[in-house]
Amino acid sequence: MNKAELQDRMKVYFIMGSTNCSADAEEVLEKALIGGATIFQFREKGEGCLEGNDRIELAMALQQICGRFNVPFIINDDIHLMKKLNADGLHVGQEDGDLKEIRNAVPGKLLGVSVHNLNEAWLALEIGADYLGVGPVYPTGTKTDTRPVMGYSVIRELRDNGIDAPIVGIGGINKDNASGVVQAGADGVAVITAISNHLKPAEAAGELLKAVENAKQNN
Ligand SMILES: Nc1nc(C(F)(F)F)ncc1COP(=O)(O)OP(=O)(O)O
Ligand SMILES: [Mg+2]
Repeated sequence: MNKAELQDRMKVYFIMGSTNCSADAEEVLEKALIGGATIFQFREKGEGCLEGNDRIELAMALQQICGRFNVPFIINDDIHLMKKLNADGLHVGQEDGDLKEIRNAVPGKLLGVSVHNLNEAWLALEIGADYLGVGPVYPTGTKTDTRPVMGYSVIRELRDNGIDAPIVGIGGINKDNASGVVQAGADGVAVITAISNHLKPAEAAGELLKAVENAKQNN
């Protein structure tokens, strides 16, 4: 996938695990993809998350749904699970291991890295990250161990310093505040709750896509 295609895939980056939705995870994902989510990350993490075979089986079921929609299926943190499922890519943060080693361990796969400042961004791109997750842009209840809320400042700073890699903003984003993230320079928005906890996940995904595409047109 070339950079332009990947930037396009960043528009509505849905992230979910079984603990993020009250409804059936497979149904929620199917509806999110019907509604227009452009890429999916399996993030089975935190209190009460699935483990062992249950976790693998859910990952496989969600991977199969992504396959039907031809949407990239990304695994969060777990390089072994990514390899086991031959997923499309892996997303890691600053504390998930040595980035260069991880890059070398997943040749030809999409590698996303969470970054929180310009230095982390340069280092991630230097080792070969394909896209950057920047945040938390707004306060979020989903991830308890986040770095300080940063608003648009770091996204803006990366673009002002000539970083033109695919960037997705993350953290507390919804249809009402998504446009500001794109206007600050992100190629799209990553969300969990705004879709996973919505009564109509397809509608939620569609509204986010519309907000992102409108903001891109006005950029
Ligand atoms: N999971 C993520 N996905 C993205 C993406 F770019 F894909 F939107 N950006 C940032 C994160 C956060 O990644 P990390 O800092 O390792 O925390 P956790 O493993 O708890 O998610
Ligand atoms: Mg992580």
